Amino acid sequence: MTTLPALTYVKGHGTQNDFVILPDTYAQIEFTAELTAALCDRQRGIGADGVLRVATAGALVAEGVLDRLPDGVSGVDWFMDYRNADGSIAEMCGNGVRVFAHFCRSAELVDSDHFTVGSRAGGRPVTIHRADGVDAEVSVAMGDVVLGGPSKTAVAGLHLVGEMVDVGNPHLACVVDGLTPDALRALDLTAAPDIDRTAFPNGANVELVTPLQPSDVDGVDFHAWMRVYERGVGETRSCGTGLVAAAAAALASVDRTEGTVGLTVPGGDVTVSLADGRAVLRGPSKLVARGELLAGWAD
Ligand SMILES: N[C@@H](CCC[C@H](N)C(=O)O)C(=O)O
Repeated sequence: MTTLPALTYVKGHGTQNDFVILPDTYAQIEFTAELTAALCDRQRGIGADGVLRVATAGALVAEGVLDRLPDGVSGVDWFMDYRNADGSIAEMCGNGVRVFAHFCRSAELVDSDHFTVGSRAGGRPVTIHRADGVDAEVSVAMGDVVLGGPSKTAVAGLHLVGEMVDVGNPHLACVVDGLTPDALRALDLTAAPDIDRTAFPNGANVELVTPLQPSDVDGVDFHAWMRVYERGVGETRSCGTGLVAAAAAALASVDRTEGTVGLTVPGGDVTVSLADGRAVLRGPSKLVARGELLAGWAD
């Protein structure tokens, strides 16, 4: 690994799905899988579920990190160059977009509460409902949510059939009949789920979801609880794209394609609204710390 210069970082999370945010406007950091894994390591690095490099989309194309601008992304947009804790690259990260947008707003990289965040899955328009230097509430237009039919998995000692859901990245959302929030909490999610590699040649994030219950919150139709085992990470306390997949699969299980679902994960609460095959994810973001990675720390 080439010796890195000192770098400023910010640590943040969205419902406790946590990220190291690395501002790198001109995409000058040589971002290897080893560097990401070291940064995310909770003993030898900062510790996180993933890394969000903050660069302009144009700079990432100029530096060869991206082959081209994804749909809906322009060269001047801020691009969330997302990496999983194991160093793999994923197309999208729903919690990451909220935290990324919050960072961009609080660092004054943008001067509006409405802007587009670039991702490998395409442009993701965001709305910042409120923000200060620490806390924010952000909605993300998550784009198309495509149901792909049933697929089997063995996870947490259960043999389940879930719904394949494409939210820009791949998910298997398993709505488990009769699963209570307490029983969900008690499951052992330490081992990676077995999934059908023909259906998911690039792997998948696997969600365990309780059946929908009616919600007593104004404007919210249903409520459900979810846990997730993320591709490239392991169990995390939340996954934004997974929450969208879970809401879509849970609505489909009651023969609905539209509606607003409140969801609770170990790290907090979000809301997902589905209409016309597209989703909006709304939830919190917290910026926790700003620091400096010392030159040579990763050698
Ligand atoms: N935690 C993220 C999803 C991150 C990517 C995922 N692990 C994958 O490999 O697809 C989210 O909030 O959506």
